[in-house]
Amino acid sequence: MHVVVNAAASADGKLSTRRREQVTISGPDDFARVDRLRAASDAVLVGVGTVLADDPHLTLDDPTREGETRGDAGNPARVVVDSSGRTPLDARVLDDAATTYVVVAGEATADRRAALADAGAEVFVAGDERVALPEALSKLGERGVGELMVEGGGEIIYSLFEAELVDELSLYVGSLVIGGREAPTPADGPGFVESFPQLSLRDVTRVDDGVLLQYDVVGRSER
Ligand SMILES: NC(=O)C1=CN([C@@H]2O[C@H](COP(=O)(O)OP(=O)(O)OC[C@H]3O[C@@H](n4cnc5c(N)ncnc54)[C@H](O)[C@@H]3O)[C@@H](O)[C@H]2O)C=CC1
Ligand SMILES: Nc1nc(O)c(N)c(N[C@@H]2O[C@H](COP(=O)(O)O)[C@@H](O)[C@H]2O)n1
Repeated sequence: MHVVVNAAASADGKLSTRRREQVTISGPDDFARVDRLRAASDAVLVGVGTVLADDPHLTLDDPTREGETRGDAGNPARVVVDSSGRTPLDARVLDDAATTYVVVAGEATADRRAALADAGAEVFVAGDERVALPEALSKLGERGVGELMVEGGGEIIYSLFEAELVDELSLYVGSLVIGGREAPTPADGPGFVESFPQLSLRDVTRVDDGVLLQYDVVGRSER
């Protein structure tokens, strides 16, 4: 599986506000690029924190792009990493616009799993107390996901780097300051202290009034 992380940060490195409310950081050209990246992906993955904060839909904005790169019809699948099954039953990702996988851990109750399935999700388990990401991605691979796009947030991106599962990072840096020591950043979690994932800068492009930084993760391409 090939894993691309995409995020938009302010010039001071924040994904959203300290209230965890969504901020429009990208401009129209960057949103169009994100849409093309979604169209080229078999699935788009977020953590449940992003679902709770943003209630995203994760479908293609431009329906003419549906499957244009994947060679099939429709939107990419949607994936929510959600250990205890906290995804609201009326979340937009659970509508019928695309297949939605909710990956839970063993701690999710049978009632909650059944409720999510009734609401439209395909629920599967990876891990015991918290979703085990290597197992989750392996199970997505069994379901035909070869190209995976990750759209945040900071906790899930950190965990994917920690598990050495990221191949590429696309970071759009917008021209605004959000601030706030509690505001999410592109890699939150406990943080690295001794050994740091190393990136190789492949491209720098001016997009809208910001900069798109495209990195390869060092060491991943040889695996
Ligand atoms: N500017 C941007 O590009 C984006 C911004 N955001 C912002 O990010 C914030 C949400 O980010 P986060 O709170 O960090 O939530 P998140 O979306 O990273 O989800 C984290 C949650 O996933 C669950 N989880 C299960 N297994 C996990 C594992 N192995 N590792 C990590 N998490 C696991 C946990 O409940 C955890 O709290 C919101 O404020 C949203 O607006 C989100 C996506 C993109
Ligand atoms: N690329 C990008 N730029 C921004 O400025 C953003 N705020 C985000 N946020 C992400 O987009 C998701 C919304 O998806 P839908 O439009 O509802 O399909 C949101 O949840 C973040 O993942 N991204």
